[in-house]
Amino acid sequence: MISVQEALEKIESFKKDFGTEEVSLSDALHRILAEDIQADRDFPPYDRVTMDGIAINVTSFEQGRRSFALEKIQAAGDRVQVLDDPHKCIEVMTGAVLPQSTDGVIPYEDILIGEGKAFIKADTVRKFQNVHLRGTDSKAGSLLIEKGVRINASHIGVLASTGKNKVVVKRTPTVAVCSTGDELVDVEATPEPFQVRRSNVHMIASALMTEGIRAEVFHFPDDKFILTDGLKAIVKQFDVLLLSGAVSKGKFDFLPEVLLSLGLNTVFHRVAQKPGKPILFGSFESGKLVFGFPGNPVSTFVCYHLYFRYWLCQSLETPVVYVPVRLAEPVAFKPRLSYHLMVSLRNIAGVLEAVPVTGSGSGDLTGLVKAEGFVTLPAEEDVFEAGKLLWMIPFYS
Ligand SMILES: Nc1nc2c(c(=O)[nH]1)N[C@H]1C(S)=C(S)[C@@H](COP(=O)(O)OP(=O)(O)OC[C@H]3O[C@@H](n4cnc5c(N)ncnc54)[C@H](O)[C@@H]3O)O[C@H]1N2
Ligand code: MOO
Repeated sequence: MISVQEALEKIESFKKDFGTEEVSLSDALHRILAEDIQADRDFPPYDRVTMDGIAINVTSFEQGRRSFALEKIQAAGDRVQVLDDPHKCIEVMTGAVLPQSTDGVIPYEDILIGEGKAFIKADTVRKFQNVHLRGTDSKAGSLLIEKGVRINASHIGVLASTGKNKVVVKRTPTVAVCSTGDELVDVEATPEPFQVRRSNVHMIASALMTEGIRAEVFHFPDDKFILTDGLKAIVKQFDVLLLSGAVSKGKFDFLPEVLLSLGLNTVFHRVAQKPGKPILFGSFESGKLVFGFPGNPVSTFVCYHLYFRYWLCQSLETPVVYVPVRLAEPVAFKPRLSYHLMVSLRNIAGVLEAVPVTGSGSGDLTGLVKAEGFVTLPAEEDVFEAGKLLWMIPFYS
């Protein structure tokens, strides 16, 4: 049986570049940006008024004038207007262009308006106060977002403001998520007392959506022939198969045998870890990959994050997120296995502490929602002291 580290190294050797593609802005969230984004114009693109009020020629104020006749209004979205007389003022709205021949904005709170005039109550007015000067954030042509980042909502904002309704991103693999097992029924179904609803595939398909991957979901009964035919078709269609269940030693755990008959080269089957020991990983000659996650929900979820996500991040050349944490309380684990311990986080004076979430094992799906991620306790040690520094793999990200 190989170690977690050895399994990760083997998986890494199967990383693959899937190229790039252009997607619409609305589909770009969570994808890896594959082009540098430059400012198409200055940011802001004009001297932008930042307070509702009046714009004046500040020199008039400095020369002692406090009362300014209201000449006109400059609304946001209007073409730039010109102040014709420095003894007058223009009412301006936030987001408007600063009118020509004005160089300062006084908010309504600091003026009194009556009889067509604005009287300034403020003692001082600085040049260009309440004005966001053109190009102060970024100059046209400057680099705003470097390629390689995972696109988040703020990136979407910048992409939108630079007119990118199409974005070049790294292509992601096509993924099929399959469950197996006669005890599993649809989410909508009312299970018999000896059945459970399929949850793993929905959990994994949702996790994939945070990678910008829309997977297709399949289910197979514990029937060797149906499984063989079904998987044969799926392997042709998808780059990666994520399978949940049927990889351990049960009489109906047909997956290893069926995959072998379809020509899978099994890279490893079983890793010295808990949960997730029966995991299977292999490749077809075509380069298509199979991750066979053990069916217990916590095993499937941990193995997805630890192994599939690692492979995906390597393939997309994006870093895997690990969160440094300190173990909140001592933990003992004797078996010579790496132990993936579910944890929740608490912040103690700026230090993130990982509090063990003790459920009833890898079948405890309801306990999983209390965990924010997991830490891997190395196989070589039995006792882990409180305060030990560990790296948590988060379930968000
Ligand atoms: N003799 C041995 N028995 C078992 C071993 C072993 O080494 N020797 N390993 C145990 C471990 S560890 C695990 S984990 C499980 C994994 O078994 P399988 O991958 O074959 O998974 P199944 O038997 O099909 O299912 C296990 C469990 O999970 C439930 N399940 C499966 N798929 C789903 C799904 N899509 N949604 C919800 N729940 C699912 C299933 O009903 C079972 O209760 O084997 C141990 N046994
Ligand atoms: O993978 Mo298993 O979860 O150790 O029961």
